[in-house]
Amino acid sequence: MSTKGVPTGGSDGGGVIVAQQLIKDYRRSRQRPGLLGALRGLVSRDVEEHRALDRLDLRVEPGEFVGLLGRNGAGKTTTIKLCCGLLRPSAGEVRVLGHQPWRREFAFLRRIAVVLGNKAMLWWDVSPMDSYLVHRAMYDLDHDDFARRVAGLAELLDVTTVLDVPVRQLSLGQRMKCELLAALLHRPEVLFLDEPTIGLDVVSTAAVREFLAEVNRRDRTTIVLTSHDMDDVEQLCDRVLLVDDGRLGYDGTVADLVARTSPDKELRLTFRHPPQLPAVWPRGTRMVGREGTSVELRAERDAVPALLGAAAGWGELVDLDVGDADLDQVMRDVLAGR
Ligand SMILES: Nc1ncnc2c1ncn2[C@@H]1O[C@H](COP(=O)(O)OP(=O)(O)OP(=O)(O)O)[C@@H](O)[C@H]1O
Repeated sequence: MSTKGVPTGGSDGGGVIVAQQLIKDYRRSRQRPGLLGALRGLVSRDVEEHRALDRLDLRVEPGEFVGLLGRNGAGKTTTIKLCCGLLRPSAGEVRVLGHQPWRREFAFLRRIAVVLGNKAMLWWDVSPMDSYLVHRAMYDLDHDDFARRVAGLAELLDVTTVLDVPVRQLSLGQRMKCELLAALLHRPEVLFLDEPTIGLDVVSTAAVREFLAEVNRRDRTTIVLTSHDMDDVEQLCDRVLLVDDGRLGYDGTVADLVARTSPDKELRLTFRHPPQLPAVWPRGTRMVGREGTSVELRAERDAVPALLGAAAGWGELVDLDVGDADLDQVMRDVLAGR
């Protein structure tokens, strides 16, 4: 069943993206260390297979905003590249809007868009508008509709005044906004984003987030994003998929993920002298690190007041830092089933 304005998922039972037992192996060359190794490498290289995705299953429904999370090297970018056809699976199956992405059929490509942090769509030496005109020709967009679309998106993204400035003269934030505009010109049904807010200042980050939420809400565009920024994920995503060593480690709502992890606080206590730590930790507390006269603890939210009371007896406290667990810690906890 399809709701008005909501893209249909093709022949995969309504799923826009359906991956089953997806495997991606890369061939990686290894070079021995030193000059001799470098010289040998000119003639022959040791090649090894590296499994980046290991029987990954995932499913995304029409109009969802999904966050793909995971540690560095977990396989997030590989997943995105497989979904938009930049890579071909080694085994298993992925279908997007009913297409096999790696075939790169035009009928498929005009229904999706991808913004990869390290791969620009805009040409460096010309203005964004010049690149958009090439997109217009490539996708055979109606002239009036194109002009309205550029104007509307530029206003939403607050880049109207820079559309005629060479890309190389734009700030990082302006460039990312102009990249997003380019990606959305042909009204893709699915948008893949790899770290869309990386390196942006708080103002640009907020603007990009607001824009993406609006595109998802207004056009019902299905969006899959990777991010290391928990705020991106919390503010935008209905659901998160955690990739761990090429497998799906967690699939659930952000609220559920937060509920499972937010009870914990991270504390860093620094003493003037090496502290006399207790043999038995106060209830709900555990040590996660120790360095010099500092000790790092994780404690359940309710246990923090009693912990701070107890810490006064371990030595002379000179500094205290209390915060929420960072995303890596959250992921480790979820994957460890804590
Ligand atoms: N072109 C390639 N050739 C060989 N190995 C690769 C290639 N691209 C990625 N890999 C390896 O595959 C694994 C997954 O990489 P991928 O880029 O998908 O991870 P990621 O989750 O996106 O990481 P990050 O958060 O650092 O961007 C890593 O171990 C990486 O070294």
